[in-house]
This record gives sequence, C-alpha cells and structure tokens, in this order.
Amino acid sequence: MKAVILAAGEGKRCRPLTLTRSKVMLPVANKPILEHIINALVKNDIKEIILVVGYKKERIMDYFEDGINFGVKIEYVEQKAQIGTAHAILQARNLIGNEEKFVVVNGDNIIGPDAIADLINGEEGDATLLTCKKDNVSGYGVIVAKGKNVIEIIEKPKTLISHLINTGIYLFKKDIFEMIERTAVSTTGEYAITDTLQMMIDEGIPVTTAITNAEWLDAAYSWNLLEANTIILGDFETDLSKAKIEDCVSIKGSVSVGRNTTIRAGSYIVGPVVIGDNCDIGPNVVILPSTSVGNNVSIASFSYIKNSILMNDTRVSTHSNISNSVVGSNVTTGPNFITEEGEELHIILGNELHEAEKLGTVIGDDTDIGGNVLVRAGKMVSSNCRISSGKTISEDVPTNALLK
Ligand SMILES: CC(=O)N[C@H]1[C@@H](OP(=O)(O)OP(=O)(O)OC[C@H]2O[C@@H](n3ccc(=O)[nH]c3=O)[C@H](O)[C@@H]2O)O[C@H](CO)[C@@H](O)[C@@H]1O
Repeated sequence: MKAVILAAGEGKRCRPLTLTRSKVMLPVANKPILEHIINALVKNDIKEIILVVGYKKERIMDYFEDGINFGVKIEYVEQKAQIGTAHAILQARNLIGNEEKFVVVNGDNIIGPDAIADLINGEEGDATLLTCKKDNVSGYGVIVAKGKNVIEIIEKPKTLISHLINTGIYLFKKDIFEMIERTAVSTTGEYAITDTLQMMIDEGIPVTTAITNAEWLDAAYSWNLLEANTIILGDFETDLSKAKIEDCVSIKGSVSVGRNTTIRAGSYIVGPVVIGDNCDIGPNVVILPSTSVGNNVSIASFSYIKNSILMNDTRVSTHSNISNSVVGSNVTTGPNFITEEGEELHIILGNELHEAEKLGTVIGDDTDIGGNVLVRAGKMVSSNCRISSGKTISEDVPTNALLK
C-alpha cells in the first residue's frame, strides 16, 4: 500500500522557526517530524511514499532525496498554492495510479507505528479516519460518532462538542478523488478534507472511525516542541560508542552522542539527552533532561542547558544558561547569555492569547546575540536578528531586527 504525506504547508503557528523551514522539518529528538512519520509507516511495511510538498520544498527534498537512506521510495508532487488538505491530497492522484486504497497522513504530527496499525486494522467503509481522545480539543477537528460510524466532523469548534479528535490520518479508497473534486470551498477559503468527509456522510456514504491510544503528538506551537521532545527522548538508549569522551565526564541516564563529537573534561550530562555529530561540548558543561543538541553545535565551558532543543550549527559561548528553550540553527550567543525561566506564561501570537506551561525562549535561525544578554521568560527572538551585548529582551524581537 502507498501512503501520501501532506507536507506542503508552513505551520505558521510554529513561527519564527517555520520562517526558514516548514513545520514538518522541525527536529524532535534530532530528527525532523516527517522522519518520525516515515519510520512509523516503514514499521507497518508501507514503503512507497508520495510527499506533497510546497512551502520550502527544497529543504524537504534535499534531506529525504529519493528515500533510499530511510528505507522507502519517495516520489514528490508539488502543491503550488496551499489551499487546503483536500486539494493537497488531490495532487497525489496520478501517483496513486491504480491502487485501490491508500493511507494519508498529515506531515506535521509525530506518530508511533501503532497508530498506523490501528488505522489499518480498523478499516471499514469508504473512508476510515483515525481518531484519538484528548482533554483539550481546541484547534482540532472533532468527531461525533455512533459506534464506528462518523456522524459529524466539526472543524475547530469554539465550544466543546466531543473529546474525540481527527488525527489527520486516513485510509481512503481511490474514489476519494472524485469526492474531493466535488468539495466546496470552506468559509476560510480552503478545500478541506474534513468538508469532503462531511459531504460523504451527508450523502449516506459510510465514513468510519478507528480509535487509537498510540503515540500521536502535535506540536501546535513552537514551545510544544519541548513536550514532544521529552516524550520521544524517553525511548532513547545510551550510545556513546561513536563519541570522544574525555576524562572526568559524568554521564547518567540515557545519553546518545553522535559521531566525531567531543565531550570535554568535567562535563556532567543527565539523560535523556541526545547530542548529534561533530559537536564540541565543554569543558565543564552541564546538560540536563530533556535536551536535544543537533549536529555541529558547540557549547563552551561552564554553560548550563536544561530541557531545550538546540538545532544544527549553533554556538553557545561560556557561562550561558539556556532552559526550556528552542534555539534555531546557525544561532550564536555570546558569553553569559541567560534565558529566564517562566511557568504558566501568557503568550500573544498574532492576535491570540496562548498559554505555555513552561518556556524560556524561542530563537529563530541565523540570529546573533552578543554577550551578557538576558531574555525574559516567554519572549521570542525571530530569525536573522543581531542583538548587541548587554541587552535585556523584554519584548518579542521581529525578523531581521538590529538591536544596538
Ligand atoms: C481541514 C483539516 O484537514 N483539518 C485537520 C488538520 O487541521 P490543521 O489545522 O492542523 O491542518 P494544517 O493546515 O496544519 O495541515 C495539516 C497538514 O497538511 C499539510 N497541508 C495543509 C494545507 C495545504 O494546502 N497543503 C498541505 O500540504 C500541512 O503541511 C500539514 O502537514 O489536522 C488536524 C490534526 O492535526 C485535524 O484535527 C483537523 O481536522
């Protein structure tokens, strides 16, 4: 069976990190979200993948190429304008060819292999939709079902209607393409697959639900990446075989360190922690759970990193303290860079107010921050910013900002 993965959108709610890559390429435990999905499909023996790409597609295509290094065959199809999930699925029509049925997966949620197995085992009717129960259903499509039959799909309702949400994982028969062609544009101006399914239900065509308790993680906002990272790191095992570990390094819990990475003397690392290839850590650096450090990262002496994601090519100078933060790639921070720790924060994004349980900061790619800079809890610095030494960041910093 083939699978179509929808990966053409930006994922605006994860800005500033998605200004330079799409959400599907955001790393969780040092692997793009999309790679976790592909691994889950492979474990279910689904090895022919059609990737619908659009926004920043080169980044996806350069990473996955033809899929051979990931144990799959990947074919790409471009969705030129991101006008909805139904429209995205339609782009795969020619590549699905004569397949009677196929799996569709939103590319921006982390899923475990059992989620796909639950979908396939629960197949019934013309379309099967994988659902899961969630306490907080805001921001999702919710499902009203009678037994296995879906009665109604309500996209992002304002009031609580059901605790059953649409995971964005489906098993379709190829007739779905004709249904999509008949789908009307929604009030938000998109061709939504949820509208296609509702149209089918209204016409008496059976749409069923399979429920899963398996892993399904959505990092809706950039700070949610930290929770996803903590969960995925929980499955990691210690692997120090490829690293250079100097004397007097203390390592506890599960810690995985990549090729050609040096952990210098006096460093103290408590897992779960994953560190990529070609990194230079220490001397005397403390890294605490649950932290992911990408490839080609340096963390200089006496720095302290806790519950954070540091992406590729980032350089942290001495005596820094980075906690509960997501730092993009190719970021440089000067000596004594401090992220303030905050809990139960209110964060304004666009015109909406959100809550973050815990957050230091989120920093976009290609930003340079001088020495002795403090970022107040929950304040974000966008990409390509230059911040001079000695500043205290008490407001969000916009893209390309120069703070002298
Ligand atoms: C209309 C719809 O489907 N809603 C579902 C979607 O909402 P949600 O609002 O999350 O849907 P998104 O717009 O984030 O898109 C989901 C995925 O489809 C891709 N994409 C989106 C639009 C587009 O034109 N092209 C494209 O490829 C995105 O890159 C992403 O990987 O997922 C949720 C689960 O996370 C479900 O609960 C919602 O019911």
